[in-house]
Amino acid sequence: MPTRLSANLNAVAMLRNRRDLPWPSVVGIGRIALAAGAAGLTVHPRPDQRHIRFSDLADLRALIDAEFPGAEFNIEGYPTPEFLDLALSVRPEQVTLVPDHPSQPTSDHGWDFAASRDILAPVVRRLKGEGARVSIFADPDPAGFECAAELGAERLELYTGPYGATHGDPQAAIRELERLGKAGDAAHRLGLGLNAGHDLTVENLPPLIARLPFIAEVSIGHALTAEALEHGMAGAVRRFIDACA
Ligand SMILES: CC(=O)[C@@H](O)[C@H](O)COP(=O)(O)O
Ligand SMILES: NCC(=O)COP(=O)(O)O
Repeated sequence: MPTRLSANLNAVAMLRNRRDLPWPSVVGIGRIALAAGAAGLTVHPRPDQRHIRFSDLADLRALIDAEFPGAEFNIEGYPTPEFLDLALSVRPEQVTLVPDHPSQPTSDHGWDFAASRDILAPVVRRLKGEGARVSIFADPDPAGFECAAELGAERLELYTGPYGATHGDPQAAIRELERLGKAGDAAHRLGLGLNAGHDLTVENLPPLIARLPFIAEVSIGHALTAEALEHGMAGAVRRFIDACA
């Protein structure tokens, strides 16, 4: 099964929110991405709605249901009661749990599984009980993976930010890639499905897929949007699908 691309629309929403205008349309760009071959859409509705607005979720669900019934909706966020209610209100195929504080400028670490077990256990039960696949954002450190498996998560999303940060430093990239490789192998041995994301690009994605060909899904937003400014969103999606091959 080839690695699927989920188009993250956060950056499109950030551009939309610069003015009190409805363009660029998050739904319109999501439609282009799905029509170009993205397997799904990802959003990270943060509490301050700095980019994705809570109202975007129902609009994107309606798009998928009406025009792309086989596509998946992946919603990321910290599992507050408000986030869980919002996410589950649109019947997502997947929810990715991310340990972000509201003040964080972006996601920059995975869960401390042992310390967060009491937070995560009831959340995983509720999400799975309502039909969502659960993916948990994880640093590439196998120490907590057995705990993640015991929690019942179907997948881990490997945080690839440090790998993305090695651009221009090939030796560092090799080191980070091997760290990701060992972590991915460990998750695979535990029977955990594997997603990956954060600062992936058309350049750094092929070596990651070659090292971890069983990655089920990569969710990509920042570099996808940057590529879209140059190649259009359809062209950017195709470039990333080629990079996943
Ligand atoms: C969890 C993760 O690494 C990203 O998916 C996240 O969505 C990035 O959030 P921002 O787009 O707000 O930086
Ligand atoms: N989970 C990663 C994601 O959805 C997008 O991250 P990025 O490509 O915007 O860094």
